[in-house]
Amino acid sequence: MTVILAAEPIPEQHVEDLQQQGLTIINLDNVQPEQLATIDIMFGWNKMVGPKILATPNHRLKWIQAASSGVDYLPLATLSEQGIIVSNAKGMHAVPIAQTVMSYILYFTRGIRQSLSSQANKEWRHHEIGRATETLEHRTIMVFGTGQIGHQIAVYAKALGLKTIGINRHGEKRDAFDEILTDQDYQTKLADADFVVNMMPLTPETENFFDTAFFNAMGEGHYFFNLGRGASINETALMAQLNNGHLAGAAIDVAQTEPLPETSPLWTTTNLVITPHISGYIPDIHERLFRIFEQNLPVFLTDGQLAVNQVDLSAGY
Ligand SMILES: NC(=O)c1ccc[n+]([C@@H]2O[C@H](COP(=O)([O-])OP(=O)(O)OC[C@H]3O[C@@H](n4cnc5c(N)ncnc54)[C@H](O)[C@@H]3O)[C@@H](O)[C@H]2O)c1
Ligand SMILES: O=C(O)[C@H](O)COP(=O)(O)O
Repeated sequence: MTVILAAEPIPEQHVEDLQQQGLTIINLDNVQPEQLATIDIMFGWNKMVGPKILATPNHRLKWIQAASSGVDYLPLATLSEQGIIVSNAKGMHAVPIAQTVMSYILYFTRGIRQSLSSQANKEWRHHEIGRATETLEHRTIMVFGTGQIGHQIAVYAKALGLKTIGINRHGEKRDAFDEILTDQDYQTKLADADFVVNMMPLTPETENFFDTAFFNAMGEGHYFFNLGRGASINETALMAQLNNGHLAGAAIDVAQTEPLPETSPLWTTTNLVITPHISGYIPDIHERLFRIFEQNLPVFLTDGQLAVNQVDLSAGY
């Protein structure tokens, strides 16, 4: 008997199918301590129950289908030691996140930011705001992380006339990028990148990657967007660059501490847009996650392997 712990909702229409295949589903809210040793698969992770399963002697957990693309919050070393495989949700967030990045770019360049503040004061600042608008042809976007999301950002960016530079670990070519550099040699083009986007997973290499030296090396009046993970950027350094005007604007969808505390100075930083980790949201998120899971399930049941989205536990993504 194979037992699935549903730590994320399994859409109702699929529950019966799974049961007909002989699978047992336990919902997180109903799981009893004596059942922890019986669970084979976790659909989603839960930070209270997951570690208890890993600490249960002779537990049977073999596969975790994470509900997110980033898996930095999982105990990756323990999972690797215990021979547990992990698949992530990569792919399903690419379109909404890439569209969110385009909305940040257009907000800053098409006078929307200034129009909203002028609207709040009931002022019709036609000439002043109009003259401050910019268009995007011949501007450059540099995207750190050319995976599912980074590539989709480049697709949309090219449609808006931007030159696209992608950064990945080994310099692998990707269609929508005009140029690819690595995390070791991006510095040659950084000052020319009007828009810099972080779309890398959080790993030991990418933690605190975007620091004071990085922001200093960006061009005057350029823009920085973080939709990867909060811990990849030094938030104090970013605030300093916005406050001193070196950067013209920034947007963050993720923060080192989430929810962002009421006392955080980020809330009131000049020219900083904060979206509350919503860029990847899609209305049918549970159905999309299930579609990834159901591609893996038959392969897992047959030979204990996965068909798609397997995480390299040593790389962390
Ligand atoms: N804001 C959100 O709601 C949200 C949603 C989904 C994903 N994310 C974040 O975005 C990340 C990327 O998601 P994805 O689906 O595109 O993943 P992906 O695995 O498809 O792509 C990851 C990319 O990062 C690159 N990379 C990894 N380490 C690197 C390094 N040290 N230097 C340069 N490049 C490096 C890889 O080469 C790859 O191109 C996730 O890990 C997650 O942290 C955020
Ligand atoms: O990595 C992701 O898929 C998104 O950031 C969503 O992650 P979360 O579900 O852990 O917030």
